Amino acid sequence: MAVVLGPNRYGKAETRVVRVTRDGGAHRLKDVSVSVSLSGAMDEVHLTGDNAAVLPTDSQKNTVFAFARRHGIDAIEDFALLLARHFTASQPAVAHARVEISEYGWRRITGGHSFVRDGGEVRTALVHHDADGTESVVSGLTDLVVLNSTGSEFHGFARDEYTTLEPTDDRVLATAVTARWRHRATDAAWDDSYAAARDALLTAFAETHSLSLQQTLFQMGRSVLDGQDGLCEIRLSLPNKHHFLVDLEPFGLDNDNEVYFAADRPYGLIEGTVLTDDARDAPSAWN
Ligand SMILES: O=c1[nH]c(=O)c2[nH]c(=O)[nH]c2[nH]1
Repeated sequence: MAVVLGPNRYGKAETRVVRVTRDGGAHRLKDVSVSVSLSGAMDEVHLTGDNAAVLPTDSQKNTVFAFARRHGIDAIEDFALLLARHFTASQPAVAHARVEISEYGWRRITGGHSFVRDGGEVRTALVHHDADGTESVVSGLTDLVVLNSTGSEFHGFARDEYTTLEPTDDRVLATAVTARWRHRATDAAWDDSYAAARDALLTAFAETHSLSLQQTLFQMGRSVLDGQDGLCEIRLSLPNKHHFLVDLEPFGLDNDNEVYFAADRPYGLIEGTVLTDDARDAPSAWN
């Protein structure tokens, strides 16, 4: 009985591309995950290790970024067709290309360059009640994903022998907000309070010209507390969802803050508490 090679395919999965189109002050955002899978005359690579027919998955990823710059991304069906046709046309060994794209929707917050991701957040509540009548209420949300396509800088930071990060005066700033806020009383208008806090978080994120995510964190926390006398403390956890500008120079393309690689990990994690100066300590409320 002989052992033979069965069906096979290969490609770069989940290339995360964010394409910003800058029509003056009003930016447009396209956020996609592209998975390419090629198949065809690939027997030799499996059987003998001859890679002559293998277009590296790294090249496939580069093609996705370069096409995003060169052609833009409109309907994902069109972008997928463009890529699939390209790989079969340019690679003699490739008989079939499978391209699958997922698109993440974004909604404008305010101004021209601030967005909140569709279908996002989860509202949370945490209550403690002691038999003696002592109560606390902490409200919050998780996974409120927001992005500013400009209006964010990061420079002037400490450097050591391991520092390679380049300072920037224009970057994408994106985070998935986890926030919890403590109420002074246990009889608030909860839905109105939640809506106001969510709105304050979004507006502060959009309207803060950011010098760091830490600075944005404080502005967001302050804005929630300023808007509601009934709140005395807010705790924020903000992952810095890094968007790296893709170097397209090897392909003869410039990249004037238009095509980004959206990395999922590692990420900076910026956490902090903002409170009113009369807030009494209540560590048990957060347990
Ligand atoms: O807003 C930022 N804060 C940081 O502390 C940091 N560190 C880093 O590498 N990038 C950033 N960005």
